[in-house]
Amino acid sequence: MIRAIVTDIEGTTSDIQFVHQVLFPYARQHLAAYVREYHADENVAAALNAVREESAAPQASLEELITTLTNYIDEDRKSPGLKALQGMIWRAGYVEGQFTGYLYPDVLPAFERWQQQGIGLYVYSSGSVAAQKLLFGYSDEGDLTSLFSGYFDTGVGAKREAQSYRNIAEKIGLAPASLLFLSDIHQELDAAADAGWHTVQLIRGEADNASRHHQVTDFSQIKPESI
Ligand SMILES: CSCCC(=O)C(=O)COP(=O)(O)O
Ligand SMILES: [Mg+2]
Repeated sequence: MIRAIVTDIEGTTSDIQFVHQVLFPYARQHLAAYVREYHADENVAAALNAVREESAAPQASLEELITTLTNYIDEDRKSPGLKALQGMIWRAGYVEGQFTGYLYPDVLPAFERWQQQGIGLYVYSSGSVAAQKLLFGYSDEGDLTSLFSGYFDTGVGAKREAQSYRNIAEKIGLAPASLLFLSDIHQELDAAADAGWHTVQLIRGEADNASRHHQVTDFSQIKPESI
């Protein structure tokens, strides 16, 4: 019996185009000014030091870090330091109403149905927990953060590693066999399945014929009671 559902964001609850054509360009545009202005802030400094470590450049200057971070955005690198900074930069965009968090129209009705069934809802994304809360807090459909019992980012591990899903199961306090992970990326689902989770793959666009996971095209087709 499924007792909790953990969902990916990009390509699962939200269109990849929203992330790549709205969020990433906004962060890219504001990155340099943000880093120059706030580099002494404790959280910004920690993120910059994480990038220094990740890029094996412990003495990197602010300008060198800005170049590295811009390259990371362009290559869609799931860098924890970059993801932390993106979350901080996006806050202004959401608060000022420059954009709202896009959700596919089938997502909210399914979340509400599953919550009524007593199923716990969680998020696991490469985007930072702060960025996840912004997307759902300033969504097209209003503030949805109360739907979720918890959020996970790469602080628990990378999304393609089975150990990350064992860590999440332990934090949620449920057996892997009672957990369902939703994602568009079959390598993430492989890792979850290797950790003993149930999996469903969202196919929002192109087919994925290399996948071994049950596939659906939207959330209305997911019936946790039948798993
Ligand atoms: C929290 S919204 C931004 C998502 C993001 O930054 C990203 O890299 C997408 O990662 P996901 O794990 O949701 O595919
Ligand atoms: Mg995804």
